Amino acid sequence: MLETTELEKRYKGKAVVDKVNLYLNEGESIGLLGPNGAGKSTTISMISSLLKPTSGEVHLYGKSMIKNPSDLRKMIGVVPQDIALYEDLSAFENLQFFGRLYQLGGIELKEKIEETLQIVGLTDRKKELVKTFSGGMKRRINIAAALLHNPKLVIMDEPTVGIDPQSRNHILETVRLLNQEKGMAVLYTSHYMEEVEQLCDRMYIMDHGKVIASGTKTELQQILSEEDKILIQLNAPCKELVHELKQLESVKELEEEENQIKLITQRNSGILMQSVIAAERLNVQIVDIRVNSPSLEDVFLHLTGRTLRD
Ligand SMILES: Nc1ncnc2c1ncn2[C@@H]1O[C@H](COP(=O)(O)OP(=O)(O)OP(=O)(O)O)[C@@H](O)[C@H]1O
Repeated sequence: MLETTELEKRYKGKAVVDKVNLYLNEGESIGLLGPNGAGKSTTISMISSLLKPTSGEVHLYGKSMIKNPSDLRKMIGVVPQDIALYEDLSAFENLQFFGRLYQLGGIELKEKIEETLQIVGLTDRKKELVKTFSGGMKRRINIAAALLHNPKLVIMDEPTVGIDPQSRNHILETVRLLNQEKGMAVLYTSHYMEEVEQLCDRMYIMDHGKVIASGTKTELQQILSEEDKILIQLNAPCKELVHELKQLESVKELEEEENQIKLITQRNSGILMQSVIAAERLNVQIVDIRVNSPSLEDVFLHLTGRTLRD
């Protein structure tokens, strides 16, 4: 239903979104994952026709979003990062205001407001002024506002940033409900790997304006399928052991933190045995040793050399 082709935004000649190609099928949920400044908000602003691309195209149901913005925008519900609500109006009144922007009115609007309040779990607070709400509750009202006109696709820009855990859970549950039970397509941006992993069928990993990898969780993990992630817990820090392990050809990455050594090694490299022998010789005790499959966080680290929260 949605496709971007070589989508690009440049500021002063510098590409902040660099030839991004992505697609979203009907009823699917995709995640745009990347650290701050990766270009996620700029990408979705162009997709939702709030920002004009420098070049490239966005198609929704085969029609150019750039050439037909007002027609196509009606099919999209956008939940921006910034909360834009009237503090001195109640939750219900705020939704009435947003509904009217979509030319909704009368009983139809009233029913839609009740339905969306129910979805975001704020029915019992509808008469209260928004200024009395927590940041998370305000964001939930923003989500309700984006749903009033029955969009086919909802786009959310980091909806869980800086909010209380209860609202966060509520938002994640709302996204799951909209996508899995109501069949709405979802484009979700986040720098929390676990959220995208939980909610999205596929993901696009962005860094410095470019999509550097995409696919399902399993497909992305296969990037590291030739590797093991090993965690060695010692009874005391041991610089010599760290030094020895770093020298081994099969060790691709090594991080140490107090008594712990984390390694990324070639699969079945024999490192476990080598570590045990070296530890014994250096008179340090291994109290625990674990081999894990790489996580998506590891995939990101591998691709960019940084963690998502760097
Ligand atoms: N109007 C602008 N003029 C110049 N540079 C901009 C403008 N808007 C965004 N940028 C730059 O574009 C880059 C991408 O920003 P964007 O907000 O899209 O990133 P993001 O991945 O959404 O990050 P965040 O999570 O911080 O919102 C950043 O380096 C930002 O400083």
